[in-house]
Amino acid sequence: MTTSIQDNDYAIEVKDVSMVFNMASEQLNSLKEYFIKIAKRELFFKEFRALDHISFNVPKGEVVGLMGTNGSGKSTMLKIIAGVLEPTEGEVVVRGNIAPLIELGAGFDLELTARENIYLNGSLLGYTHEFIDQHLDDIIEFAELRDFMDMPLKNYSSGMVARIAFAIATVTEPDVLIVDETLSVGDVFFQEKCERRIQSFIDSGNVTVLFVSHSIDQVERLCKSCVWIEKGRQRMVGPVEEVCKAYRNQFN
Ligand SMILES: Nc1ncnc2c1ncn2[C@@H]1O[C@H](COP(=O)(O)OP(=O)(O)OP(=O)(O)O)[C@@H](O)[C@H]1O
Repeated sequence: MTTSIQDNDYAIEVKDVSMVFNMASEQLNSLKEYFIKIAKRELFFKEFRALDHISFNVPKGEVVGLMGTNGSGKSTMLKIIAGVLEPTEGEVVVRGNIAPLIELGAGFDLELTARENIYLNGSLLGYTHEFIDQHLDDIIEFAELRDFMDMPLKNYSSGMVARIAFAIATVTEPDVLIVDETLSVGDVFFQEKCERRIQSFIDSGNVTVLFVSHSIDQVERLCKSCVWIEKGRQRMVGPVEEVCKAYRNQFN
């Protein structure tokens, strides 16, 4: 019997996505200089193709690693999937609610306290005030920052911000969890704690996880399949063992 996969069995569909950034072709020292050049029509841009015709699908409940050397376009891809960036060409479909852990602190106001930020960031993730009231203790406990709740976030270390961000985004099971390397700023104990929570989502079979890691071991440990992007081009999509083997071989 042949089992066929329906389009809506995919939590994420990336269809022929390209991303072109316009970069000023010369170095400018101030915003004033920038506007003068624009007014005089002396500012020229060169195009930079950060992603070039990328296509892959992630079935619901699957855990997929995104790999590639520095500057390959992984974060750009995640931002497009999270809806933070609009692709230049192509289309992305995401089914379900999405918890994007990508740009640390993007949904935070550094002048506000951690407690206030939990409400602010929570509302961006679609949680009601009442829901956060009910789960505030879980969030604080997971982040292990009870004594720092009334301190402005600007006095937090990047690892402390990561703890709060992860605790909020994962207080309830999202349909799709997107994790960039934000967790790498956390200490090893917190990283292990996050990995255990991600693993529990994976075990539930309900959460689709897409994550970027430079650790091939971590990708092999957690993922079922893998997408390898190199300098904006799709190099390989397939079972994790095959892709990681090929990825390792490029360094030999
Ligand atoms: N807003 C932007 N404007 C111009 N160029 C950008 C912008 N964002 C990213 N880029 C460029 O796109 C390329 C891909 O960047 P991206 O951050 O997606 O790579 P990455 O694979 O996540 O890298 P790393 O592993 O180092 O985190 C880089 O060359 C980067 O300079």
